[in-house]
Amino acid sequence: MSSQFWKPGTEKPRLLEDEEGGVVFFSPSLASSSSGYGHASIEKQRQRLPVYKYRTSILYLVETHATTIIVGETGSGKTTQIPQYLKEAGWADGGRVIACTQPRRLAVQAVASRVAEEMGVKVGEEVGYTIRFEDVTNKVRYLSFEALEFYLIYLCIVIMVDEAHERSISTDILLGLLKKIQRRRPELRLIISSATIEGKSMSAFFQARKSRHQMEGEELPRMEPAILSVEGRGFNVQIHYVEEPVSDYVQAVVSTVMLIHDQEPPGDILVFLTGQDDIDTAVQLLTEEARTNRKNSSGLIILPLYSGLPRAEQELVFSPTPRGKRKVVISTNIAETSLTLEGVVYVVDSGFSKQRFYNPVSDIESLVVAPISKASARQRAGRAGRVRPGKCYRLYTEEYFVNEMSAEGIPEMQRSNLVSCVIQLKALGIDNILGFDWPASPPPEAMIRALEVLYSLGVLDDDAKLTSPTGFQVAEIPLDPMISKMILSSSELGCAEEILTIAAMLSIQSIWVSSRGAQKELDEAKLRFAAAEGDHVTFLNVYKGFLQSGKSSRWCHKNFINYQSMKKVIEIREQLRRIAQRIGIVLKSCESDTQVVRKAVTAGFFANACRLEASSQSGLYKTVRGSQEVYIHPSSVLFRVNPKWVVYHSLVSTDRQYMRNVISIDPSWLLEAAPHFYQQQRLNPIVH
Ligand SMILES: Nc1ncnc2c1ncn2[C@@H]1O[C@H](COP(=O)(O)OP(=O)(O)OP(=O)(O)O)[C@@H](O)[C@H]1O
Repeated sequence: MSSQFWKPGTEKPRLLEDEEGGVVFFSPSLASSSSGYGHASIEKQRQRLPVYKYRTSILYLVETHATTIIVGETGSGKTTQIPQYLKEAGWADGGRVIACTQPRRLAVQAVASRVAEEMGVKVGEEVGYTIRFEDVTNKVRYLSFEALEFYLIYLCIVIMVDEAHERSISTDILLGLLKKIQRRRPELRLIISSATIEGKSMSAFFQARKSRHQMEGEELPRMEPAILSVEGRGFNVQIHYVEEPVSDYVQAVVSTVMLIHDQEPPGDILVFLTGQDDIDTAVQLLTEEARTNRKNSSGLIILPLYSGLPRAEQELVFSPTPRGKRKVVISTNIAETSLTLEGVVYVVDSGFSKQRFYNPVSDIESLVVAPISKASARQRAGRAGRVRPGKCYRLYTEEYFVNEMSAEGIPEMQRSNLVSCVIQLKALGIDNILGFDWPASPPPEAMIRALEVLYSLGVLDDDAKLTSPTGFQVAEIPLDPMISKMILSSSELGCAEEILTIAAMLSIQSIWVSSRGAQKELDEAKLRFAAAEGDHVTFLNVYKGFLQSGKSSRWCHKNFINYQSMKKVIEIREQLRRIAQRIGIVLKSCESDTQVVRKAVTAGFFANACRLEASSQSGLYKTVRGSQEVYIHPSSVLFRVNPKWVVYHSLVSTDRQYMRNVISIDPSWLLEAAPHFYQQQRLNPIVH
């Protein structure tokens, strides 16, 4: 494996909408610090955690085994304590680093602050963290996979992969990579930790390998993994189920929160919903309810939490709740693991989350609201009972939980489009992707589809290697390769300023406020910005209006635009602009030439082209490649307009497959953009 284009010192942040994680670094200078544990009470708290009893065993196993798998209940202290034990035992001496990876950004920051507090140091001094786009430590670089490789090979002595049960694509890539690296660096210790992981299957994965030939006199750890089960848990969490299934979980969340507020003693409430749309709706309904209804409801502080919120807004959830008030945090599963929100006593679990599903046969990936697994339900409940006993209200029946809920989710790798994953591996110099050792193999059809798309995008060459410069540039942009390709094309087409705005807008789930009860007003507001060409050009109108208003929240409110989303768009756009400059994109504006903007969008998203069925009055489209039936989503400005040819950004599945963020195109652009992908005869019947 080689880092073909990464040089230490070059930042290469990654940015995706879903919460991809980072690493908590314990810097080499830790070794000299022992003054930290000033607070006796914190020290006592640490000793009360179940994992404390296992301190010696953990240190022994890590010393003697290359890989240690640690399974322990949520709240038992794995994340915050194990890296500290290792540091105290001298693993960070001599310039070495102990790293702990988390699947979610929010948890990385929170855990680093907590550990710094426990050690009596500041974040960035001895405990650091690094996530895409952010480097608070000033000592640690942004952590892309390339950077990770650098750290793995040269600096880290122990890597702890936390929450391994989540099986995100990043975790699976990391596990495969670590296994590979360990073969070359057998002194590197791995800790795989999780609340629910099937220890045996993970052990089998790490067991099945050839160990390196041992040099004479060299002391190496045992290669077969050790498994340790940490017994005991944090505080008790009482579980409540509904008696009958609920029909509207947003409404059920609102009633449950109000019930807790009316009847239960003080304590904050953490609610799990699925995404920005239903969270915004719940916030709105609760705010109204609190305003109009209850005697006692003035004390509620209602806070949304999802990845599209600006950082400052996200951090509000960690601020202490004022006396006499009750905080209600309404979150996606971004708060599901590793997070301790100190005031939270009650958890309300809707039982759903938004999940990606990909069908390699139809080549359709959609975000679907789907039931969570038992493992997730336990993690959610575990957010109560961290610092005192708590209660969890599950908005599904006990019978459903016991008999129908799946034990664990399907690894993301097996239900996703693998385009981004393939490019990450290629950028790491892993050429034989089909032979890569995954903890769970992805479907071969999905892999082939991904290679095909990347080839058509001009990112991979005939030998499936990254092309130069396109492939390397696309890999440098931390977004879906289709968006990256759109950005690259905009450079040639002279519309990069516009396309960067569009790319930032597409990174946000929605820039509109939730419509519940005000659909007509929302539609009217949209009409003020609507562009006949489609949603992408409409985004440009909104962005322009927002800038002209002086980035005003009142302007947003008046126009049904989500102010927080717009602030995030500005943040992301700025980050993308820096990257674009670095990789040599010509930052030009096309002013109002929307044709070039549409061409640039097509250059990235040609694979998502659809045509209107000639005979269809009903708005039925078919995807050009797979002939799948799709419709324009009602939230699109092109809903009911139904242009003949469109490309879409994403699909959502409800009763039908709906295209979100749609733009009208000329079919001849498809051939221009991807001659290999679209053969002329496929388009001919409709090209007039
Ligand atoms: N910010 C914090 N404030 C107060 N207590 C905290 C904080 N962070 C952690 N703790 C305490 O430390 C305990 C252990 O947390 P830790 O994250 O290490 O557990 P874990 O076993 O890794 O759980 P999980 O699987 O949920 O990540 C918590 O239950 C809580 O009591």
